[in-house]
Amino acid sequence: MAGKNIQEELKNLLTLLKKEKDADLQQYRKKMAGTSLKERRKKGVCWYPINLEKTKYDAGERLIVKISRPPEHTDAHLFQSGKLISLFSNSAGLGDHEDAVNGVVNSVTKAHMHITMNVDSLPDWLHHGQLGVQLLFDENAYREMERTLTTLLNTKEDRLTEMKKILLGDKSARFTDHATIRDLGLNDSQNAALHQIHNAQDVAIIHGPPGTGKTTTVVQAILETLKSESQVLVCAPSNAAVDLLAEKLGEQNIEVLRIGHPARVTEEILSKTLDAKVANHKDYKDLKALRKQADEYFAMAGKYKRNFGHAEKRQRNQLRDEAKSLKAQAEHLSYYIINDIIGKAQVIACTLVGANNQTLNGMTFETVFIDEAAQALEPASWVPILKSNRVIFAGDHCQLPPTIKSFEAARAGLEVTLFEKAIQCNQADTMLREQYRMHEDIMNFSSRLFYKDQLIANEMVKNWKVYNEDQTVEFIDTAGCGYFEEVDPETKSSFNTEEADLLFKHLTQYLSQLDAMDKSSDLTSVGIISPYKAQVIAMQEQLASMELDEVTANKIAVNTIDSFQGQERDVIYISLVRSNENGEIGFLSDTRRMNVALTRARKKLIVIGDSATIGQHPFYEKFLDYINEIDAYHSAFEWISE
Ligand SMILES: Nc1ncnc2c1ncn2[C@@H]1O[C@H](COP(=O)(O)OP(=O)(O)OP(=O)(O)O)[C@@H](O)[C@H]1O
Repeated sequence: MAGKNIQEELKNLLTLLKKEKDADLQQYRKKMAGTSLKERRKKGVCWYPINLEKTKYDAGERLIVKISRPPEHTDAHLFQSGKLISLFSNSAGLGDHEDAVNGVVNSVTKAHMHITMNVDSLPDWLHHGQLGVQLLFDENAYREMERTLTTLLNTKEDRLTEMKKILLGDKSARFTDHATIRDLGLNDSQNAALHQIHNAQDVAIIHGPPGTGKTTTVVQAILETLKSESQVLVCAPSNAAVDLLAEKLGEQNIEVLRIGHPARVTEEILSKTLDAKVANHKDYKDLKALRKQADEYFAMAGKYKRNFGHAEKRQRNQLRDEAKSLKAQAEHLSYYIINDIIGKAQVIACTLVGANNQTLNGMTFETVFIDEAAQALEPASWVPILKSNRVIFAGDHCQLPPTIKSFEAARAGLEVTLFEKAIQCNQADTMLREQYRMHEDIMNFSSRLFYKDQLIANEMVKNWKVYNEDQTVEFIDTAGCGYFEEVDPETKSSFNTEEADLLFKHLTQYLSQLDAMDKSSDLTSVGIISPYKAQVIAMQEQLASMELDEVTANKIAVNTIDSFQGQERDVIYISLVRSNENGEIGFLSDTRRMNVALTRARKKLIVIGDSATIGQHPFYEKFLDYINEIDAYHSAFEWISE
């Protein structure tokens, strides 16, 4: 094990990270290319013109604006909650806007956007019209990751050097031998994970296949850790994952402090942010009064202008001194309030990169928990580890990997996560084995291909169905039907209209069958998934045109695989799309992504595809073997001939 060139590995990682940043910036510039606002609008990176509808202050006294775009502007856009934007005025008709203020998108719909501004009050020019918003390139995450890797490369600190060796495979992780930890609410493998975490001195890894209660286990492990440590750091790569954990910990009456921009957290978690906690602190009234008084004195001092004699000058200086002293008192009180809040928090929750937030400057933790660690870039994972003595990872490297923009960087190693490296280098992982989501026929293929056949279905779910005689898994083979894929010329994404038609024919029949049996209410949710965006859009349109009653329509969602990660539905349809004479399967060869798709269904899974095209790939060859084994094969001709 010894002798691995860790320094070279980290230097290479830093180079790959720079490549990734360049690729990201290039993609951003491509979208922004062309100075015309109309062109930018068409590319989805700008709304212009916009209307300033409302302004208000949130609980933490941050300025929020609501804007809208004209109803005829219906172009798809790339604005999302958490994105950094610039609100600008084009009154001078210039391409580059001198009058601009930045903010972060809170929430966005087709026509409206709420933005938390990075300024305290709105500049005057905002009221003169000709306003727009556009996306900005957010360099912050890259900056923090680069800084972290540089620190890691140059560190002389003993413990960090040791952690570097352990996590990258140059030294073995150590464990103590404390008595068995057992939580009566957990199953055997979950208890084994708790026990391992309890004994880990450097690293422990919870490997959580779909539906195996990873989140439940992480929450219990945090509760257990808090019995011996007064505070833990809890991180995840995305804001959504951090919020989910913060919510679950809150339900257990744990005092959680959520560090991060309020625009980036969900409504439910707002009360746990530092902004909100400061505003609710018992001493906040005093802080506000001090700040107000200081502002008033400063304003009064500024007013003494005419007949400016010696006495006035003295009075002005006195007011200024008084104002400065009040301001210093306010800062002191603010510092006290923030420290009080941090000190009382049992869990500090933030994104990986958010662990470098200045609020946490100089703080260290005994343990950091990193959830969804298999979706985190390695440089991001190191950010909170630099502040911690040991790390507990949770995730599943057999599901979605991190999103990487540079194909070259991904291939050269950026796609390998620290989670994966730590699993390979140490005997520190426990795989959760009992799953609580799927009928065992749905589970078994994934279990065989990804989890060494070790998953078991909990008694409650192993045989569940929408109705007793229902077939749990169906593969509908379109081979020989001539349902060829097409490519959207603009987006280059593939779609297959006839396959979508077949899918909806099956769904319509299934729904009427349930209706006829009076079982409609037993079906709570249906997910329709495709790896191809163009197919998703086409199917969303088809679903919208179906004129379903509201109750049924609300049960059905169509989306990409990525957006279904972490979710589950009673029934899942998967449209594989690819059908060509050369056996080209493109995106479908990403088997980890397919593992996510195949494990979203609770009670019924219907996969539609062309066996002649997909069957040439070993993964789908095995899938088709499995389909035959469980007698789940159907030909599309069964539906066509009707
Ligand atoms: N030991 C257990 N006993 C009974 N139910 C459990 C147990 N562990 C987890 N569950 C249930 O299993 C379901 C999935 O749990 P959880 O959300 O923790 O899973 P997960 O592995 O995080 O899911 P995902 O696949 O989305 O990552 C939940 O309904 C949870 O209550």
